[in-house]
Amino acid sequence: MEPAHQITSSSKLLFSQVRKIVPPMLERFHKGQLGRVAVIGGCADYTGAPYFSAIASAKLGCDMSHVLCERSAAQVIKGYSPNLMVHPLLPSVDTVKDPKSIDAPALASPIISMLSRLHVLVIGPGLGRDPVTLDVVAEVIKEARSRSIPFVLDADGLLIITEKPSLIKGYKECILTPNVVEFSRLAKALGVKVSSQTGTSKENGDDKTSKGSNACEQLSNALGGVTILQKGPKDIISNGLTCIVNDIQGGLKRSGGQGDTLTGSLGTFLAWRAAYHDRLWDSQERDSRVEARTGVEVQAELDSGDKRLSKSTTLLLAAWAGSSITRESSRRAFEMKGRSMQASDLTDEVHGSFLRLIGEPEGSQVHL
Ligand SMILES: NC(=O)C1=CN([C@@H]2O[C@H](COP(=O)(O)OP(=O)(O)OC[C@H]3O[C@@H](n4cnc5c(N)ncnc54)[C@H](O)[C@@H]3O)[C@@H](O)[C@H]2O)[C@@H](O)CC1
Ligand SMILES: Nc1ncnc2c1ncn2[C@@H]1O[C@H](COP(=O)(O)OP(=O)(O)OP(=O)(O)O)[C@@H](O)[C@H]1O
Ligand SMILES: [Mg+2]
Repeated sequence: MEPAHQITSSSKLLFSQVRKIVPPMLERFHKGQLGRVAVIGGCADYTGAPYFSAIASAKLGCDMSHVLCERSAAQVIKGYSPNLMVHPLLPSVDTVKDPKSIDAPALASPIISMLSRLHVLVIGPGLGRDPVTLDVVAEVIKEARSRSIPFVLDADGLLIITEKPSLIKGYKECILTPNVVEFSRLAKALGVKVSSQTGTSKENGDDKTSKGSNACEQLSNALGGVTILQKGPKDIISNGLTCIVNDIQGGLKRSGGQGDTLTGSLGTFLAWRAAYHDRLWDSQERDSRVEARTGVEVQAELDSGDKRLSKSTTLLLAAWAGSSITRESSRRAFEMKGRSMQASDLTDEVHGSFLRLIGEPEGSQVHL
């Protein structure tokens, strides 16, 4: 099979394009306009993952970061940070009368009633595998899709897709962020032959990356062009038609929770992307007459500079930006903490990474 188009722009050019979708900081904006993101996850076993995700979205610059979690996790997550809004809305086997016969749409309704106030969902960090919880979250995914709300799917959220791929097949407003193991599970479920980035030890790095890109492209196509960000030594991003490989240096510590900084960052970039397409501010770009769809058209938009960007281009840029912020945060945290580095150390580096890689957009009234 002919390999898909690969974006050839330099990192510098990609960051300058990302800066276009970052809203400037202006006195006229009110609370919420720079992002309302909700992380759906958190259960008795895992309270760190949704916290790391939501706090990354807040530290990157989102105005309002929510966590929608299972009852037993809520007080714990609230205790980590007063900045997050934590809602104990996810039911589980322990909190419903008859777990074998549930009305999933009715149980999902308290979450669904919040959707009109949210820009983006991050579904999966620390969600766990409770069957009642997962059925209810599947309802939320259906509803979010029907309203064209962008979402990120990670961790246990990916398990829902492994079992019911039709929930997202062909939906262009979502990003899946599998690690190596989650990628293999998804590929198996969709009948895609896996050739993960880890490959055989004899293969050189370029061969592994090329096989990884190919597998990512195939998985994306099997899901009808959904954007996949496959995490690993290099992050591979594909929408089936074009691919970007991110090899920005990360840290050497593989502590748990770094994927959560990624999903929260993606949440904020997707919220900013929505603000860009809603023309929240005047970007002073020329309107583009056609939406870029193919890899070559996306590449042309990235290279052109002064035209408004299409949704397929900005989705790839948001994925690239989230991946870059996470890898740079990990590099900086590792430089300071070495092998004692923890997920919380990445949290502290998110803003510095943003300033170093992307920087404040033109017109921002920021005087720091
Ligand atoms: N502090 C927390 O609360 C954390 C909670 N987490 C949550 O924990 C739950 C389970 O997540 P897991 O990632 O453990 O998923 P799984 O339970 O599916 O386990 C994946 C396994 O694969 C292994 N693995 C990961 N990357 C690998 C690689 N590149 N090569 C070979 N093996 C690899 C891991 O060591 C792990 O044992 C999720 O809900 C997740 O969000 C994690 O995000 C970590 C942090
Ligand atoms: N071998 C590697 N070299 C450099 N960076 C890596 C490597 N593996 C993963 N990363 C980076 O670490 C981040 C998290 O990826 P990872 O594979 O650890 O996800 P995860 O297992 O889902 O994490 P979590 O523990 O949060 O669930 C990603 O941004 C990825 O780019
Ligand atoms: Mg993970």
